[in-house]
Amino acid sequence: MHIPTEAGASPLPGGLAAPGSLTRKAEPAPVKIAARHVDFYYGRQQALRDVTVAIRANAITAFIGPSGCGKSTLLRIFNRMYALYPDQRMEGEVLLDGQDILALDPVVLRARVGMVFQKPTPFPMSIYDNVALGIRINSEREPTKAELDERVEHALRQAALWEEVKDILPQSGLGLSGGQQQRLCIARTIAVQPQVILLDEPCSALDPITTARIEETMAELKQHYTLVIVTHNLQQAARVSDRTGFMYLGEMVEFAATNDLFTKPQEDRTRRYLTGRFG
Ligand SMILES: Nc1ncnc2c1ncn2[C@@H]1O[C@H](COP(=O)(O)OP(=O)(O)OP(=O)(O)O)[C@@H](O)[C@H]1O
Repeated sequence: MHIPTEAGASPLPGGLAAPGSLTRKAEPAPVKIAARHVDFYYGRQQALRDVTVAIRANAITAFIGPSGCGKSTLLRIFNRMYALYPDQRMEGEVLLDGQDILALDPVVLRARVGMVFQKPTPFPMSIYDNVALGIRINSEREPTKAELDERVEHALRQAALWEEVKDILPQSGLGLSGGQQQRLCIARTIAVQPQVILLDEPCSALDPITTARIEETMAELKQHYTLVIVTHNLQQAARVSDRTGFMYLGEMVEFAATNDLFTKPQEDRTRRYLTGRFG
């Protein structure tokens, strides 16, 4: 197996130095989430095998691989979603800013590590309340109307939706288009001030123009957040991500800078997947 580079010291596969790095050494962004030797089980079925990976801050990390290889399972580990289901079990270690996530209150963890799902899922309430609800729930005291207004606007702006909805905030979130609904869900996630945003196939239900809009939004969001995306769309991973992990049958086969993974994969399985020979 190719050693996942982001888990180690070298920024490129095979321990190669990046061009120019011998003279001008940029500090890599700190590791936001580190998974170490993670195994995962649904009942007795093993879905992840010894996965070690490091997610860098203020970057977009993509996971690709054939259906059933464990991408969504890995994503759901980062905010302990699996703990909501009695039959699901993780072994190994996941650290957020160096702290074991098992030591964190799950509510705190899920506020820090937010999630956007495949299908846009606005609540059946106004656009404003879709964003305000999480703020209210996660605030220690009831925010004032002015505070709420400001945070709702800020979240909608960051999700690149404000201009389209600022005059219709009392209308139902369900009346928005699919792409607007997905950006509303991103705003809802942002509103509780997470550090990491997990996106599980966020564009699979959207048309190409709307997908492009969400991808632009992601590129803007990475200035403020750490993003992790699961996608079936290889072009999307190549377009938006800084680092990509290729998974197969529950293993992290290869993890590298996106450009390197797509242009010079180190593993035969990665090469075959990228050239459409399986999956
Ligand atoms: N709730 C569950 N109960 C039992 N097995 C599950 C469950 N969810 C996923 N699995 C199994 O775990 C493995 C990994 O699934 P996962 O959904 O993580 O893969 P994936 O790469 O995200 O797939 P896809 O691209 O199709 O969404 C698969 O074999 C799947 O059948």
